[in-house]
Amino acid sequence: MGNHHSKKNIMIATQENEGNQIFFQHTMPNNVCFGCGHENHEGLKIKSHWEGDASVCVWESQEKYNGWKGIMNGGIIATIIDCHTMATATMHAYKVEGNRPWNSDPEYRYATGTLTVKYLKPTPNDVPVKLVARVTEVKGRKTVMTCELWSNDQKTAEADVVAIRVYDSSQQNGDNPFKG
Ligand SMILES: CCCCCCCC(=O)SCCNC(=O)CCNC(=O)[C@H](O)C(C)(C)COP(=O)(O)OP(=O)(O)OC[C@H]1O[C@@H](n2cnc3c(N)ncnc32)[C@H](O)[C@@H]1OP(=O)(O)O
Repeated sequence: MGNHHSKKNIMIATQENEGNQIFFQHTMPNNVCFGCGHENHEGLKIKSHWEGDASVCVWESQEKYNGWKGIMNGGIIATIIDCHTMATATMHAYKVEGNRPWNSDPEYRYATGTLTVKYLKPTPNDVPVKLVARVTEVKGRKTVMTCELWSNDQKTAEADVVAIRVYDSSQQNGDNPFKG
């Protein structure tokens, strides 16, 4: 990803930044993920950023993501939590290494190991939701996080998440299914 092509994409992505806000996903070229890939035009296109030690994502749903009428679908909730926390684990890894840029070497990639969601209240599907994630532990290849989902001023879900570093360009030998 640190090639000429991806640097061009990063420049394009930077132009998408709103005001001075730098969103994690806008620094991730070639990301085709359903939840967070800005190159997946059928996807949810979440955007995450740091607010101090917490990472925050504000996301506006659509009617097609209903569960019961007017209530956000639980799988969609899990998806946005999944993607927001994987992006958080990724950016946290670069942050603790001197806040080095995402496109510097080595490149790290993370995948969801465990995602446990507790649905506390129905989440209205017609107002924006806010996700707030925090890294609670980094141990070896594991990043452990909590994530809250807020609708208006009500917490409607909370999750415990474990991300695993599944790719490290400095350690890479042979094929890696997460490098595609
Ligand atoms: C920017 C982000 C963009 C994209 C975000 C997309 C997010 C996704 O949807 S990723 C797709 C969904 N997830 C997957 O496909 C993952 C499938 N699972 C796997 O590939 C493997 O089970 C994998 C890589 C997670 C772990 O396997 P492996 O590398 O062999 O782990 P292993 O060496 O046994 O364990 C390493 C550590 O992780 C822990 N661990 C392993 N698996 C898990 C797990 N599933 N949950 C929690 N912890 C785990 C182990 O306990 C160990 O911890 P410790 O060092 O403390 O003993």
